[in-house]
Amino acid sequence: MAMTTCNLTDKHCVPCEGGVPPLTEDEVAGFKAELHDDWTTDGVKLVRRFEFKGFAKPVYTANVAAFVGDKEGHHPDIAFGWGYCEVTFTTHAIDGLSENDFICAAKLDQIVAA
Ligand SMILES: C[C@H](O)[C@H](O)[C@H]1CNC2=NC(N)=NC(=O)C2=N1
Repeated sequence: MAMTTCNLTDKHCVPCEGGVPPLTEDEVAGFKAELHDDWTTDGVKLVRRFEFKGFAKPVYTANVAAFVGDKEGHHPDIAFGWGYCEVTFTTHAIDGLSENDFICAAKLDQIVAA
């Protein structure tokens, strides 16, 4: 039976009330490899800065990030302005990164790239 790899975009976030350890550096590296190269992480936050001409696309991107977070119940911090939109995912309940952060980032990549 062929092993199917379950991509992050096929997954959904699970409610996180804390009580689980943050992802290790190796786990972070593994998940990060599934994301667009522009994502950066300090081990606690996962950040992607989108840069565009004008203001319309930053607003659109902020709304898409907000929609993904609301649908998944796992919410980003978003900063945007003329020429940019910066999206940050972190799991506040554990003060670190969880798979939820990478699921949301992958879903955002999928929509914005479309
Ligand atoms: C129960 C539910 O999962 C929590 O309240 C959620 C809500 N959204 C969240 N969003 C983020 N980024 N981190 C959290 O820890 C978090 N917790």
